[in-house]
Amino acid sequence: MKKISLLGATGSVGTQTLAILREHPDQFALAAMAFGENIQTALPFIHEFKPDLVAVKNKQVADRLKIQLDSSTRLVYGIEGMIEAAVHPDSDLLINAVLGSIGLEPTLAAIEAGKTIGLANKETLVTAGHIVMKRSKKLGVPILPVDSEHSAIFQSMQGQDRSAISRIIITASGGSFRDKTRDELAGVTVKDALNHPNWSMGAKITIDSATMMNKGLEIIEAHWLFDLPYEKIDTLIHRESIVHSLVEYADHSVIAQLGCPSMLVPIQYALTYPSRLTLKQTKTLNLSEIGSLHFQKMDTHRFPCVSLAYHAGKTGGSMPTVLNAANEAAVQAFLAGKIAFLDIERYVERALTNHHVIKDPDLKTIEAVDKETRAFVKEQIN
Ligand SMILES: NC(=O)C1=CN([C@@H]2O[C@H](COP(=O)(O)OP(=O)(O)OC[C@H]3O[C@@H](n4cnc5c(N)ncnc54)[C@H](OP(=O)(O)O)[C@@H]3O)[C@@H](O)[C@H]2O)C=CC1
Ligand SMILES: CC(=O)[C@@H](O)[C@H](O)COP(=O)(O)O
Ligand SMILES: [Mn+2]
Repeated sequence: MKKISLLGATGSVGTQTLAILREHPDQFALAAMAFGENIQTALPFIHEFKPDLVAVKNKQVADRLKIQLDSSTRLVYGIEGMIEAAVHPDSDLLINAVLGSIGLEPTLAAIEAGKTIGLANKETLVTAGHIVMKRSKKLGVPILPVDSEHSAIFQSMQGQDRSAISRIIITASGGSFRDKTRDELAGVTVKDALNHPNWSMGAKITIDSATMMNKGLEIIEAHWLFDLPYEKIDTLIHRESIVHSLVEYADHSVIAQLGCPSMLVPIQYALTYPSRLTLKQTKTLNLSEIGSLHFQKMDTHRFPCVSLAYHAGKTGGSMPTVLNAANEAAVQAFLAGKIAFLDIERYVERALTNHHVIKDPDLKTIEAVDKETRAFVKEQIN
């Protein structure tokens, strides 16, 4: 029986994690969960999985939830509460599926507490990959990818000679607007942007897919997770999202992981690694029914966010923190109807240009840069 701490329990990855726990009650139990403010979604989960500890965003949410819970559930709040959930003494594994760079501190706390981490929260690695990976390596704490492409790469590396990897190829669906020209992007709506062709995900990552910033974040995430230079990280547009990513070796052998698009598979692999369990909730891949798969070179003119991410990643230091924070702030503004779709990349670029890079930033510096960047973007928008 593995005991799990789950951050972001009410979100897309969080609820799918709970669906896996529900399918295998003999294998998993929920020790602690954290969410933001969606009490309506969380309450049935609390009753069903009976975690010892529940963490919420702030005191107001905690007060509202408290009157609906019995005294057997401990209730905490704020970032300290989320950290308490991440390091719960009973838990063997943390699934970090919270949204945004707020996931960084709980990740670091879990590493210090020696908890294996299944990481969906890619912003953590983008914003402070050097700190996270240094501590996890030093303490021997595994960080298992949950992001579908990184899970595919991880699965394609099992039993292989990692020193013989010549490159990894991260696939990209192209997102909601993949068939639109740049001119056609000028007037797109939030509703259109949220209509991803292959994946049903939270709002922020769906917008990231449409701008292709998701691939940019994933390039930086892969750099840290697999300790590969940016020159060995490629992207490829693959509209069906069946080939989840590929690894090419020195002998030109290419190993990939395939499957119908479902986050249940990478989530479960992180939960069971290195074993595998049955998964009734996913479809069998039937390639003869699909017939053909399509691949297309990444177009960085059409999708400039990929170039912005390579630039930030290769520059290093505090630059990826700026990329992430500016993107989080700009996407939030787009979702709130305050800026246009193409403004997202403009504000990110402006924030990168405005920033004087700080080498090897510590946690405090990263938190300060994150805050300043969000303020910069907000000020520019206003
Ligand atoms: N969705 C997907 O298929 C994939 C997602 N990812 C990554 O996984 C992470 C989660 O994505 P996704 O599930 O789509 O996101 P969602 O928006 O669906 O869920 C986000 C979760 O984080 C919680 N949350 C947000 N802010 C806070 C806060 N301040 N304090 C506590 N909890 C908070 C939300 O709580 P509430 O809603 O209750 O306020 C919710 O539970 C992201 O980093 C994303 O990039 C990676 C690969 C695929
Ligand atoms: C499911 C998952 O891992 C997402 O990150 C997904 O990859 C988004 O799709 P695209 O970014 O390829 O559109
Ligand atoms: Mn992904």
